[in-house]
Amino acid sequence: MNRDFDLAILGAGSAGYACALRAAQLGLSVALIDEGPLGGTCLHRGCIPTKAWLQAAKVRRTVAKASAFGVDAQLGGVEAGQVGRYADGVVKSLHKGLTGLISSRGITVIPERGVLTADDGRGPGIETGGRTHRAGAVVIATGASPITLGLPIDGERIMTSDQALRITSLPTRAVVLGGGVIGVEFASMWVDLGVAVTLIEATDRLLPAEEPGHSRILAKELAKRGVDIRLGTAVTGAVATGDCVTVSVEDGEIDTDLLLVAVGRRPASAGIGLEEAGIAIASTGHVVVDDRLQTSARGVFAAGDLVSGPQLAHRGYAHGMYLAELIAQLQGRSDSTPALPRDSDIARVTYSSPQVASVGLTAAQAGPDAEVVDYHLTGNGRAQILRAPGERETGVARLVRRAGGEIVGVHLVGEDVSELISEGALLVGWQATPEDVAGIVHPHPSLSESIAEANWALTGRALHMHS
Ligand SMILES: Cc1cc2nc3c(=O)[nH]c(=O)nc-3n(C[C@H](O)[C@H](O)[C@H](O)COP(=O)(O)OP(=O)(O)OC[C@H]3O[C@@H](n4cnc5c(N)ncnc54)[C@H](O)[C@@H]3O)c2cc1C
Ligand SMILES: NC(=O)c1ccc[n+]([C@@H]2O[C@H](COP(=O)([O-])OP(=O)(O)OC[C@H]3O[C@@H](n4cnc5c(N)ncnc54)[C@H](O)[C@@H]3O)[C@@H](O)[C@H]2O)c1
Repeated sequence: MNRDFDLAILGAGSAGYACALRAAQLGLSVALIDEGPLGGTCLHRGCIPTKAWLQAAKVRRTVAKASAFGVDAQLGGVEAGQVGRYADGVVKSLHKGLTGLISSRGITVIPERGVLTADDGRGPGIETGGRTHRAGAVVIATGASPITLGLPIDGERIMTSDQALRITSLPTRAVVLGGGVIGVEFASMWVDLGVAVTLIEATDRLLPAEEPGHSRILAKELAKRGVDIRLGTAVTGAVATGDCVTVSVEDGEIDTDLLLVAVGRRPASAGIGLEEAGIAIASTGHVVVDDRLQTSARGVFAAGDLVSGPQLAHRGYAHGMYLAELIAQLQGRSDSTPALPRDSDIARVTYSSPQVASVGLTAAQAGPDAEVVDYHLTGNGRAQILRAPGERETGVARLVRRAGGEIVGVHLVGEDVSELISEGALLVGWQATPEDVAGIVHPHPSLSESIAEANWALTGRALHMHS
């Protein structure tokens, strides 16, 4: 068959570039097509810059409470331009590393906008600038973009996270619309940088997908630092006039300097030739795929945020690597059959202060017979050391197991708990029982002991816990 590449990938974000790297490792010739910089949303407009801004916020929060630790420090202002330069520096360094890696694996990068072209008998293809690149298989990984609810985004006063990461001076007041992951991370970051934040969420709690008790702890801690949280409130409109934005909610108006719209992200499936190629798309914009991520067109696969499920970079990596291995197998380059990780085994983290991290089923999802244990980190030495004298909340580690069976959920809230959730992913992914792992010794003093303590409690051997 006359084709240009074994594999052509549209979109070089987490899913697309991971697919390219793994496919090249397996000996496939690969074209990686992106109109933007390699790395996509996560590297340039998502995970990495937000976490750098959150680190700057943590530095300021730490300095603000330095005297409680006996350290004399003066809290000054925040130079947003400098925070932005620090974040850009991290992005630039990772981008350079990624570009080098892609090049060293012999991947052909095509820096253009592309659209899918149907299989004409020579395999499916991607067209860029009037040229069609035919391939044995095509992976579509064009990601997602912010939902705006028809609000007049001007990038100056009314903005999405894309522009909010590029501001060079902090507003005095900000309204954050949406109490999901992006809204909570920005509210936490901005309040710690000295902004007066109002956080508006339509449902009755922040992070509606997480354990309700953990949402409450998060809301209490944000409120203590000054975030004005309005739950059960929907925004109906917003108008920017001069220096002010007027945000309309059901029962009145809020005047602010900046409105961040963070109400979800819609898959970028329109205008890239999918309908023309007969590929089924759900009303949500997600590309319909089977259990091997194949679309309704033979040889065309989809990955990452385009596919219904949690919109996470590490899920994109997992999709990309899986597809590279599957396509290598289908093309006779590999004997092993890859396994696609289940969405329920993928850990999620909200990097606010406190952090919320979880994997698997909540107690409610696990059903009435599930056994649930909450270990309060007040009994954990490391958590006590991290909190300043006078602060009360240390966090909670919740484990959920099927009655007498395996662990199906791990849910954490507290300072720095993101670093613990990979152990949760191991427990849930390997379907471990608390008895299987009760003998694993955790270092002291570490936050990780909270997971060991919760495991011991489930096996009737609670140590630092009142039972
Ligand atoms: C503010 C923010 C913070 C986030 N933080 C985290 C986090 O901490 N952890 C986490 O796991 N996830 C986080 N995410 C989510 C994460 O960024 C996404 O899940 C991830 O980037 C999805 O990867 P993807 O490959 O599916 O799509 P993307 O990374 O969006 O990549 C899609 C690529 O396709 C390209 N493209 C689209 N259409 C075309 C076309 N027609 N032609 C050529 N190229 C095209 C785009 O230029 C882009 O580079 C965050 C997202 C945001 C917005
Ligand atoms: N740390 C991370 O892993 C991370 C960080 C940022 C983003 N992300 C990914 O990006 C995706 C998008 O994030 P997001 O926060 O925009 O979406 P989200 O779906 O997590 O949250 C959106 C929130 O907005 C609320 N909402 C919707 N319409 C509203 C209205 N009119 N008024 C008030 N509230 C309204 C919803 O109830 C929901 O709680 C997430 O699904 C997440 O997977 C991940």
